[in-house]
Amino acid sequence: MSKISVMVNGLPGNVASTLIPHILADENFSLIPASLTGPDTLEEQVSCCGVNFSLIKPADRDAWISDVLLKNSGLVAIDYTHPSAVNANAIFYAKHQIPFVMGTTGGDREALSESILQSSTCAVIAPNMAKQIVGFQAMMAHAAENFPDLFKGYTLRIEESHQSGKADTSGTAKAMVRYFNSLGIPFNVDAIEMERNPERQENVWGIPAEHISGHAWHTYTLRSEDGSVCFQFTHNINGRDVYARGTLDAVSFLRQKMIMGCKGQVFSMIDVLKG
Ligand SMILES: NC(=O)C1=CN([C@@H]2O[C@H](COP(=O)(O)OP(=O)(O)OC[C@H]3O[C@@H](n4cnc5c(N)ncnc54)[C@H](OP(=O)(O)O)[C@@H]3O)[C@@H](O)[C@H]2O)C=CC1
Ligand SMILES: O=C(O)C1=N[C@H](C(=O)O)C[C@H](O)C1
Repeated sequence: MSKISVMVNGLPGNVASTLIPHILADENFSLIPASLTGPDTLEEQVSCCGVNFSLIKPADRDAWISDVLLKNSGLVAIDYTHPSAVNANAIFYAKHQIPFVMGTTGGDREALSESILQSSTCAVIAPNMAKQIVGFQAMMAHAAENFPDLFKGYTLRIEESHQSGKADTSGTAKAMVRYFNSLGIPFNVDAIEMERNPERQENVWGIPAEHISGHAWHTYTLRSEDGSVCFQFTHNINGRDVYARGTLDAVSFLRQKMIMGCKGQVFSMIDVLKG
């Protein structure tokens, strides 16, 4: 099968940069040496793993993309940009019929799905591409569907810690809230406790110093009314490499769906894992 052309958007950001060596090392993909970037990015180019990437600002991208699409049929976009860019980027991909993997969190998630449903393209949208976490989400989805109100009367505490530059509350934690709600616990995403203080992350949480600038630690604690029962679910990720494999699986999944003629469909990472 021919290689899948991939465009990684969000360079020179952290996750986009982490993905580059994984894509270059995988013979199933060919990488476009350009990336959609933010309006305030000063550089016009960035070098990553020996490749020079042109950085394309929002104002220039409509004029730029037609030539890319002519030369790269079957192009799939990967988006790890900024919560403020999610909806405009989705509209851009939909307008140019580019299937995309949306790893970026935040924005208006309903409008995000809507922009695909009304388009001729498809997307995989998920706040977490780490396949083992997606598997855990699938277990939670199963419990939520089959055992409604299993934890009725329990209290829930959700704590998450990420690097201080993270712009929003964890999208993964927000997605988990829905499952806990179905399991009988009224909980609002506003009650998620965020840690962004590097000093506390190292000294109170015990996050290794080398990962203070890139980590995702989550703990969900459930306690029964009388305090006699406690459940705790924890997933702690250091660095960002774990997101690469899931992202590339999502790209391959999406390419297959497009070859099969799918249009206007939104897939989750649980779909990718099952596929
Ligand atoms: N789904 C998943 O598994 C995961 C999701 N994420 C999510 O991915 C996103 C990116 O995270 P991270 O790499 O750490 O963030 P960074 O802030 O390091 O990088 C974001 C990059 O996007 C650029 N950008 C800003 N606006 C636009 C735009 N309109 N179009 C294109 N690029 C733009 C920024 O440029 P500038 O700095 O100039 O503004 C920056 O280079 C976050 O939402 C995060 O939560 C992270 C890890 C895993
Ligand atoms: O910004 C991050 O780093 C991460 N963002 C995602 C989220 O908001 O849940 C996934 C993971 O937690 C890392």
